[in-house]
Parts: sequence; structure tokens; C-alpha cells
Amino acid sequence: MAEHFTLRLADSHMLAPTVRHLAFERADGQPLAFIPGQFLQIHFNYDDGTPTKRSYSVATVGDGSSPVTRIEIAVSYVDGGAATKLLSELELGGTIEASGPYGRFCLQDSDTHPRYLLLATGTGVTPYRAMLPQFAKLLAKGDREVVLLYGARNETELLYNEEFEAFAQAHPGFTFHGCLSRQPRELPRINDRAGHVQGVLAELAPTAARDIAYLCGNPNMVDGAFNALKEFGLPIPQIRREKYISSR
Ligand SMILES: Cc1cc2nc3c(=O)[nH]c(=O)nc-3n(C[C@H](O)[C@H](O)[C@H](O)COP(=O)(O)OP(=O)(O)OC[C@H]3O[C@@H](n4cnc5c(N)ncnc54)[C@H](O)[C@@H]3O)c2cc1C
Repeated sequence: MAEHFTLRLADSHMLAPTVRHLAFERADGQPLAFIPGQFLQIHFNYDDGTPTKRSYSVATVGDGSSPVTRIEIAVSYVDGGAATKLLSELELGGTIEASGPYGRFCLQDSDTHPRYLLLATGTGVTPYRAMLPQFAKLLAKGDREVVLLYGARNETELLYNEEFEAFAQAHPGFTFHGCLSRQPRELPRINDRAGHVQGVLAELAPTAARDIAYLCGNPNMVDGAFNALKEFGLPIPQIRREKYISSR
């Protein structure tokens, strides 16, 4: 159930030239119960005093089942954006009002399909970072495969790529494809591909019998991949979506 609370910034660093990773703790000292894939809302006022809010996926890698004390998000800076200005200027110890968790972009125990296709652009990869412990449990069964298709212009914009690479090395059923549309030099990893995530989907030849797909991030990517997956024959309940639309 969603709660309202104050978050205090405990740590932060830049993940990419325009993306900040922020780690918060609740000011009341309570942990946050969330299901990986869910998001929070931050609440603030515009300069004229009008209240508003914005959504951010929880990026925290917990154990997937217990509440967490560290609440992490990745915020991509939007030019002229009210929330991203606030979050990019927030100093250590600074506070912000929030509520959550919300959303149903989560793994479902009832799913038995052998392959998970995870598609993301930009900060849309954060729900999958939070899901890593759940994927570890699924992959331990030995009959599942998880494929991450992560789109960015170039290597520097791939967030948490070292963590996904390390996870892929430790879990042979997990494959990480960076899909780089404007990489100036050669592709950094053997599984990387030139182009957009939708282009790489064809290579994977999704089928209704084999695949469950999760799509997160840029609305154009989510819509494009959704249509492509429907053409491959995936029924709509097997295509789960989280669009990072502006709530302005
Ligand atoms: C469920 C959900 C989860 C989300 N999770 C994340 C997350 O984890 N990390 C994250 O960074 N964002 C996330 N977003 C997007 C986030 O909520 C804000 O929309 C975003 O940070 C911009 O807010 P802002 O106040 O800075 O910009 P606004 O003041 O809302 O917009 C300023 C201007 O920029 C345009 N604009 C807004 N967003 C974008 C954009 N992404 N690209 C280009 N132009 C834009 C607007 O149309 C407007 O003209 C999520 C959105 C949803 C719905």
C-alpha cells in the first residue's frame, strides 16, 4: 500500500553525463516495502506554489522480498524540467516529499514461459536492476533464460552496465545486449549490437510459446516494440509496459 514519507539524500553520483543516481533514506528511519519494478512519486511545488508530482522507478537491488532502507533512483536530466532541476540540485542531507510504491510492472509468479525479454532505454533499465535478485532465483531453476536489450546512443549512456555484465557472467542464463545507435568506435562487448532495440528483436525471433516481454522507458521505443512483439504473435498479456511519459 502506498505511504507518504520524507526522503533524505544520503549519497549520489553521476552514472552518465546527464543521469544522476540518488540514494535516499526515509527521514522517519522506516524501511520501504516495494516490489521490484514499482515506482515512487516525488511531490513538490512549482515556483508559483502549485503542487505537482513526478514518478521515478525504484532502482534499489534488495533481496526482492524484504523492505529496503536505501531507496535509489536514477534521474535523467530533462532541459527545462522542474523535477530534474530539483533533483539535480538536491544536496546531501537535503529532503524531498515522496509517496509510493506504485505500479504493476513486476514479475509474476504465475509466469512459466522459458524466456524473459527485457527491453529498456535510458533510465528505463532501473526496474530490471531492482529485479536482479528475482532473476537470480528464476535462473537457478535452470529452465529459464533472461535477455536484456538495452538501447542507448553510446556506451557512456548505458547505466549500470558493469552490474549487468557481472550478473551475466555469474548467471549463464542471462544475456546482456547493449544496443548502441551511435557508438563511434567498435562495439564494447561481444553481445552488443549496432542499432535500436526493436532491430535486435528480430534476431531473437520471439514466439508466444517462449516469451514474456517487459518494455520500459522512452514511449516511442515502448510503442514500437509493443507493435513488433504483437506482430511476432505475442498476446497482449505477455507484453508488459512502463512508459516514462511526462506527467506534466
Ligand atoms: C511510471 C514512470 C516512471 C518513471 N521513472 C523514471 C525514472 O526512473 N527516471 C527518470 O529520469 N524519469 C522517470 N520517469 C519520467 C519522470 O517522471 C519525469 O517525467 C521526468 O523526470 C521529467 O520531469 P521534469 O519535471 O524534469 O520535466 P517536466 O517539467 O515535466 O517537463 C519539461 C519539458 O520537457 C519535456 N519532457 C519531459 N520529460 C521528457 C523526457 N523524458 N525527454 C524529453 N523531454 C521531456 C516536457 O514535455 C516539457 O516540455 C518516469 C515516468 C513514469 C510515468
